Amino acid sequence: MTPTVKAQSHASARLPHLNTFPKLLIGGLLYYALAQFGMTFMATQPANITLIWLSVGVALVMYLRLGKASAIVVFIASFAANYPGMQVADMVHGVVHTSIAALIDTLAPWVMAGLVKRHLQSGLSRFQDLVTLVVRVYLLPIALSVVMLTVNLILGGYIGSELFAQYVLQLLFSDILGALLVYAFFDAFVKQQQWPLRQSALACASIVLALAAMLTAKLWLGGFIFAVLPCVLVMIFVCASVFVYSVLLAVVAALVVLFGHDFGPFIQDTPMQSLFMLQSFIVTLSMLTIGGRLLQSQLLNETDSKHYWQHQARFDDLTQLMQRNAFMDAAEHSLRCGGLKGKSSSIAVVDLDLFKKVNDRFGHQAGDEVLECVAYCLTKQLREHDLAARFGGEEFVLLLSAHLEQGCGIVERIRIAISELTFDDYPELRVTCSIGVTHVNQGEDIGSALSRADGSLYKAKQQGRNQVCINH
Ligand SMILES: Nc1nc2c(ncn2[C@@H]2O[C@H](COP(=O)(O)OP(=O)(O)OP(=O)(O)O)[C@@H](O)[C@H]2O)c(=O)[nH]1
Repeated sequence: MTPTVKAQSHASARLPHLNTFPKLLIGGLLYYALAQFGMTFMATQPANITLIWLSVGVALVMYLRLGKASAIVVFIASFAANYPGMQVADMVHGVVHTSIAALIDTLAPWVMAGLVKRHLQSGLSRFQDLVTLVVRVYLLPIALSVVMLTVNLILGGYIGSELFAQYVLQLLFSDILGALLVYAFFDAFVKQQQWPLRQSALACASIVLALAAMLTAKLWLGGFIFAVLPCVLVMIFVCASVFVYSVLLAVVAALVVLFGHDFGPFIQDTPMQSLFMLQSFIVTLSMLTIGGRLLQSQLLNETDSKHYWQHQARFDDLTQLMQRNAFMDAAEHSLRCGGLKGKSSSIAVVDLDLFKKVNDRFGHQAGDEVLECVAYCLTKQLREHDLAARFGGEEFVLLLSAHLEQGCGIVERIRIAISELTFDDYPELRVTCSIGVTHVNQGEDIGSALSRADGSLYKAKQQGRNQVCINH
């Protein structure tokens, strides 16, 4: 037997949108089904407590997704699930105490949903979120609700007052675990954008291995149960969260069901000790798995964002060409020990002519489009070992695996290609460029070759633009 729900009807509550009715119905049925499943397969002696109350997680998710209208459904589902176990000869007595239990079951997840919205707006994404979920969201509402539920059961004469502490402790574990497992799965499920189907085979293999470990533990050595840990933990590193939590749910449910059949190393001298052993193991397994998975996701996100910012710092956002620092590093490396080592090479500086006028006449967006097309023109001319970069504004630099004469031919082709560029949205727009080019001497610092190419560019501008100037 377990906590239940109650209907709350605010006079001011708005009617739910029609589309939510089927969802409310499905939520209510799921609540009831999981409650039945728990009471049938996961309830253990001596107190007939359901070891994992998954329904509390369903109610929490219903409040988060479907709002306050869930309250009436949760109440009815909880009442229906609990009444058979709480009915007594005096029907009014049974209805009153079941209703109180159902009311408590309705209110606790409602409060939890409010706290989730307040403290975990983006759900579970970091390891700290697990601590927040358990300590700031679950602990207080669940503790209060299980105390009230237990008092209700004692006052109703269903259990003796000597069982108070035991009931409170076990219901606390049961509700926290249920809410944790369902919410973690739900959070991962809604965040899963694409179903990594290849991983489902791995997830199935993990379930099979975990079940095999349990079976071996049951038939042979109880200690084999601990082999489920690596089965679940390995998934943390290779599978999406939604698979990890699905496997965790399956393993935990199987553990509890098997335990009901005197299974494993959890059976101790007294039923109380046995329950405590099992619950400790399940809590540890769940916390480790969910915490480990969150830590892994956090690390992956941080690595992704580190790569992103490194890329942003080294590559130009508009043209996707290297920026100055990245180019200087790459050029030095290529000349010293890479593809250009010992080969003739040239360096060219390409600068668009009177680009300010393009912006002034056609707008900044047109200017951006020109820069993108010019970058495309440049990269089209590149061969293996060549490098291209945008040094800022409308200035580009090329390192060519070519001696000066070849290099001049390449940049002349580039100059012509740029002058022939046309733009669909701006039919009158034309651009030209000036280019300074020079050779790179063996062992020469790339900076000094660049200065000479810059000098030639300056000359090209001075001589009237739209031309290539060479520094021999
Ligand atoms: N649209 C656009 N314009 C840019 C960008 N970066 C720099 N510019 C513009 O490029 C122009 C460069 O102007 P100037 O340095 O005076 O050179 P110019 O007009 O090309 O003249 P010359 O180089 O002497 O031929 C400025 O108007 C900048 O605002 C960019 O990313 N997008």
